[in-house]
Amino acid sequence: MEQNNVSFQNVKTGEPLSQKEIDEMFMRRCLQLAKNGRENAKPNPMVGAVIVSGDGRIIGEGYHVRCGEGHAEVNAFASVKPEDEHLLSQATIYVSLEPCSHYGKTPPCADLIVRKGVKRCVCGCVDPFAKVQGRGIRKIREAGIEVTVGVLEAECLELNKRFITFNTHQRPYIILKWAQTANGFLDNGGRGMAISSPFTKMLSHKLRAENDAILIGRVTDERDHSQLNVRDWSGKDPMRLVIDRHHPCFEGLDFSRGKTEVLQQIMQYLYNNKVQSLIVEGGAITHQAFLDAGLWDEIRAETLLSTSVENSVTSGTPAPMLPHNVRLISHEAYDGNVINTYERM
Ligand SMILES: NC(=O)C1=CN([C@@H]2O[C@H](COP(=O)(O)OP(=O)(O)OC[C@H]3O[C@@H](n4cnc5c(N)ncnc54)[C@H](OP(=O)(O)O)[C@@H]3O)[C@@H](O)[C@H]2O)C=CC1
Ligand SMILES: Nc1c(N[C@@H]2O[C@H](COP(=O)(O)O)[C@@H](O)[C@H]2O)[nH]c(=O)[nH]c1=O
Ligand SMILES: [Zn+2]
Repeated sequence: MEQNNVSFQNVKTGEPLSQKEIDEMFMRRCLQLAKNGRENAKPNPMVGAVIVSGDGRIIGEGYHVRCGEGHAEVNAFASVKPEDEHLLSQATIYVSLEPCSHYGKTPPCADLIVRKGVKRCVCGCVDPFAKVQGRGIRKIREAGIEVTVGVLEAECLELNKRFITFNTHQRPYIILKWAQTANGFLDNGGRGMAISSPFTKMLSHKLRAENDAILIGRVTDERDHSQLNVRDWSGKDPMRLVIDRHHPCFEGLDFSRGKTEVLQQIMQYLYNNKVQSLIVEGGAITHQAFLDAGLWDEIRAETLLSTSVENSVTSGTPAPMLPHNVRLISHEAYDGNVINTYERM
């Protein structure tokens, strides 16, 4: 369990770090590396790996750069210098996600770890992907390598929340997003209005670029002719979906059994098409259907804090009520607008 002959100190107190603190320090480095895959690893998860010698020196590092290419562990082992190879038998490999155990586009990393013969393997979190789900950890343990799971687990899960939700719940990660006046309207007397500022509109387009699909209800589409594209940021436009019984967004969508059933069919369609994340942009009826079905992971509510707007907008489509089981995770202020982001408690 102990790193051989190694002692790290807390920079402030001078106290020696516990093994847990040492593990967290190297896992934090894995997370830093993993984030470099943000643009190109998709639809694969972002993963970072660090190899630490028995005397506490990083002798290898890597991350999953691009889908179809080497995984983090492969790149980390490849970076070990020939003169350090003999240190592997006493080394620990840290990986932010459980090493894979299956033949995908590349061979199993669990086999590579066993072959390299390290002493210990520390994983941030279990991979919920159906072909892995603990099999990588088991394979490594059965080869006699000590395995620790769950170091900085919350951070590791958060980094790949889209991939994790998709594989755990067989549906995309769902963000409900709306903008409202301070007195709680989504529009002005049923007519679409610009509630966002140019800056927060740009942030919405950034959010669109970061997610795979975007969905609105029929009334919003009819009134606003929503483009739902990424024109104020750079990146790919998300898949555009409108819930409209007269123009179903895919063949076979059955509207005969109520709103929740419609959403369940859409979730199945998105899962089948490997859509890992979805922004729901409203309107109120559409948001309410997702809330009623419990189909949401995050809510981003923007509020325009203007009394003159409040005085002039006295009727319209009421903004959805926040459900009771939310936790505020971020509060950002931009000019006269605030964006509150909530996650499920
Ligand atoms: N400020 C903001 O952030 C936003 C404001 N808006 C504003 O909101 C207003 C529209 O909102 P609202 O009136 O609530 O309407 P919606 O845009 O939510 O559309 C509702 C309609 O979509 C269809 N629909 C939605 N969900 C389902 C489901 N699960 N199953 C079956 N059908 C479904 C139904 O169509 P049908 O009736 O045919 O059955 C339903 O009546 C617009 O004025 C728009 O400008 C809209 C989005 C964001
Ligand atoms: N008015 C309003 C929003 N409205 C949402 O954005 C859609 C328009 O997208 P686009 O056609 O691409 O500009 C519109 O139909 C509705 O879903 N959103 C916001 O963040 N802030 C706003 O002030
Ligand atoms: Zn792998």
